[in-house]
Amino acid sequence: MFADRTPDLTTDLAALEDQARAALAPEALGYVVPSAGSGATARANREAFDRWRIVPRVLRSGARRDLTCDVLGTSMPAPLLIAPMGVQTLAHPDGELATVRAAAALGVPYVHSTQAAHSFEQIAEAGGDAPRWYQLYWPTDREVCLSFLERAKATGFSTLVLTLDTPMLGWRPADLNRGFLPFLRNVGIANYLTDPAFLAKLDKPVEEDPGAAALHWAKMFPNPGLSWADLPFLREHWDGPILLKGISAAEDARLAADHGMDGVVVSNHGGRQVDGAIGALDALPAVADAVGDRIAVLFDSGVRTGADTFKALALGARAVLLGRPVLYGLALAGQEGVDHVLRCLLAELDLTLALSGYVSHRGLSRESLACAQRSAP
Ligand SMILES: Cc1cc2nc3c(=O)[nH]c(=O)nc-3n(C[C@H](O)[C@H](O)[C@H](O)COP(=O)(O)O)c2cc1C
Ligand SMILES: CCCCC(=O)C(=O)O
Repeated sequence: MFADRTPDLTTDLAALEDQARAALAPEALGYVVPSAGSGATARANREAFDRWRIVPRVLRSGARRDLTCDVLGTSMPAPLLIAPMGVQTLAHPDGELATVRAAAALGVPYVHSTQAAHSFEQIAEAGGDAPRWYQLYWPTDREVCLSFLERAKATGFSTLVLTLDTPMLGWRPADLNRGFLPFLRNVGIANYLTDPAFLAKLDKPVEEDPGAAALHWAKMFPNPGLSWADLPFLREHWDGPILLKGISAAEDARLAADHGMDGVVVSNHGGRQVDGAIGALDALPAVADAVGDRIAVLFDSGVRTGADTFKALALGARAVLLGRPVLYGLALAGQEGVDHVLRCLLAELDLTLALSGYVSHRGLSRESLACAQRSAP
């Protein structure tokens, strides 16, 4: 499955998915690539990018460009982060370790998923001093939640991303048909299996009864009871910036700002949760209008190219999170593959800015784009 080879990776990141399909085992393929239900949301994500077109400008002295930026106190070489994605060992045995190493080498912030196949401590060791954020899936057990926050702080994660579009898993036919859920095999619950508060609740050591550990995780992962009233608890126990991820409605973004959050990530989880949801890029302008001057607005879902990144930034995102393409690079060539994906995206973004007449993403606005009409069916 993970042949020892250095494949010729395409520089067309949108086409990388096709290359990666061949490198992924069937179960991994069924988990990573597909979306919820009929796939309507994932299609809407891509259609929204196709509808917006860049309007290039000329003769604007663009010889020197600067993509660097600061988002909520984190410096980055470009407005780009790696989206939190769990269970990365499904793509490659090195999993998140390869991803964080590639990210660290370039200074691109890595966002560590609660559902990672490697623990906070392993990621901190592999990632060194490079910027790292932590994505929280808030478990129903508050002791375990607090323990996660403490470990994230102790291991150098600066910023918290609370994901809210996954109070339980969406209807994902590719997984349901295969009956495959990695977590029930204790894959993707490394943060739990190394957590003292979690381990203390098990009747037997994990080695003696791994199934019981997985079931215990399964009891505390779905947390549909969370509400806005719970946010002060998080604010009280996390000193750094907090962003809410999985926001599509402008009103939710306003509520996030009203509740003292530092930012939102406009995202529909890459179409993996609600089938038939609004395309993420279609949701972005209203959110940016509602709160863009109060809190940081970040974006993910459907970003595949430098031009896509340009469009999201022009529509009000302060930075963009890259999702599946990272896993495709990882599946094809481990750390080298992730490095390839990040470098391609950064280079293509720089080139798109240059060719469109911008020296920095800071000059982008809605004027940089035009909305193309849908062609008649
Ligand atoms: C395999 C996989 C695992 C994911 N795991 C998480 C996760 O643990 N936490 C989270 O907040 N989002 C998770 N996501 C969603 C991503 O953070 C991001 O929102 C999404 O991948 C963006 O869409 P894109 O892949 O189409 O670019 C996951 C996505 C994939 C593909
Ligand atoms: C239990 C959460 C699973 C990780 C995730 O967010 C995803 O598969 O989309």
